Amino acid sequence: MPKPKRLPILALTMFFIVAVALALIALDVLQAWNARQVHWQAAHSETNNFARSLAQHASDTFKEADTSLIGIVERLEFEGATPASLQRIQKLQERYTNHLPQLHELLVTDEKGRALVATLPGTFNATYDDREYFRYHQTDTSPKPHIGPAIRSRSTGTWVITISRRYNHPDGRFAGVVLASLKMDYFQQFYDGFDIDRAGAISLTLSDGQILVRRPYDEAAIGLYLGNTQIFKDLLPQHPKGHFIRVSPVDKIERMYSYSRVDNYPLVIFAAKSKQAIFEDWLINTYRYSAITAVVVILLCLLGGLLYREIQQGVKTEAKLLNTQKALEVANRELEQVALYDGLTGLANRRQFDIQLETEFKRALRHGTSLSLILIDIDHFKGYNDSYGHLAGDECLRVISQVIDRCLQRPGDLAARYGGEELVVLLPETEDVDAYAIAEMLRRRVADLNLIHRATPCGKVSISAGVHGFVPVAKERTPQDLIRYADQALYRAKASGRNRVCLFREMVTEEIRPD
Ligand SMILES: Nc1nc2c(ncn2[C@@H]2O[C@H](COP(=O)(O)OP(=O)(O)OP(=O)(O)O)[C@@H](O)[C@H]2O)c(=O)[nH]1
Repeated sequence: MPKPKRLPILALTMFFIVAVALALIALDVLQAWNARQVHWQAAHSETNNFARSLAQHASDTFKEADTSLIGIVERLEFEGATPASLQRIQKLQERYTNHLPQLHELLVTDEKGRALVATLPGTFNATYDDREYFRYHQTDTSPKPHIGPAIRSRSTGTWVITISRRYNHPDGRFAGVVLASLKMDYFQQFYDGFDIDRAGAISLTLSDGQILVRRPYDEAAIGLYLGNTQIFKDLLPQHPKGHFIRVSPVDKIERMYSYSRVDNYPLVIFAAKSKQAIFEDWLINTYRYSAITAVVVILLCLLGGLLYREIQQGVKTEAKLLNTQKALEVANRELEQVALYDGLTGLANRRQFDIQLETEFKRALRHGTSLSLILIDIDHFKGYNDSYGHLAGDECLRVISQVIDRCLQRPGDLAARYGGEELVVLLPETEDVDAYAIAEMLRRRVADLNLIHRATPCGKVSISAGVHGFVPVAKERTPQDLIRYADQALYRAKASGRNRVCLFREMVTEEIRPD
């Protein structure tokens, strides 16, 4: 019986479980990676939008203040700094400061830096010739506005950002400065109102890299110079808008920055989200999904392990069953041997012979063929036992049986132990004369063994045989007729002196004389 092919099933089961587990893990990793990309993109466009709208806000805020400066410069250059003109400008400035919430102060100085018009009380006639913006306009003849670094207001002590313009005498000489100072608080509050993450940052800097305003507020960061960083040296000169990731030199937090130059003014705005905040949600979701995947994979492995053990158990059980089946087959064969074969001679036993006789008789009846039988008896066997012992008698019986069995050529022929020292040979499809010839051959073969037998006249073991055969005719002949007439022929052979074969034919027994 072929061995059952269970091993590939076990290997396939293992392969399937491992493949499904790996696929689940791979899907989880892929999903996590995609989600990370989505978070990254979302953060990028969010900071980008922040930077754009903040740049617009900065541009509008400075433009409003600058527009008022343009008007004042126009008046001063057209009318000159006459008392009447300065009075009108004073009124105009007060209207501006009331109207524009970002304005801290509007100021006009003469060419010495003395305040001619000021909106804050106590600043009139104060001197501003030491201020950066005054010195800038003293030397720079450009009519463009100038935005200076963040400074503390002399009158209020608060942080302000200045935007200033130079105005000239009719001959083009420097006549003084018109200045608007913007409240840093205004920007600070605006930036604080943005819904950016806790560690997010917004900075408004000058184009040269000096910080003007920063969220989160840190006084130490005001005026910090970043002009020597790669962003200001390489990135900004080439790209007015963009993004980058870097660790902040101010608070050492890693962020994703989007930046944008402010239209018309030498300003740059930066909006940033911290990397930690960008990936906070993603990390939480990834941990959740990974935990679920881990549970599923563990369950799968457990179930797979159980399935594997079940199959393994099945294989073992099947192997046991196979062994049991084999043992049963062996036992059955032994039983069959015991049931159908004679233990001493190894020939078919009487039971098998009876079955076979019945079968062959019916077959001969059906086909109209002849069936013959030889009944054999060892001569003077009692004497042999008496002379040489029963064991030697057994051995003699075994040897003669083997000789007879070997002489039979055709598959249907059957040699059996009929009982005691009597043997029988059944020969299907064999005429009685042919059976006779076979019996005679058997007799000769036994004689040729030359087994010593002192108690016989010829001095060696011999056999006598009775033969009978016929073509069975329904209801006229029975299987027992074959035995009966063969026995009669045997009786005749014994009676005639043994060591011979007699054929029983048509009620006449023919006798063949021995050599
Ligand atoms: N050793 C041995 N002897 C057996 C066996 N079966 C029968 N015998 C003996 O065979 C002998 C048969 O003897 P008898 O039937 O008296 O006849 P015989 O001595 O053979 O003499 P004839 O048949 O007349 O030639 C008996 O002594 C049986 O005990 C057997 O299986 N083994």
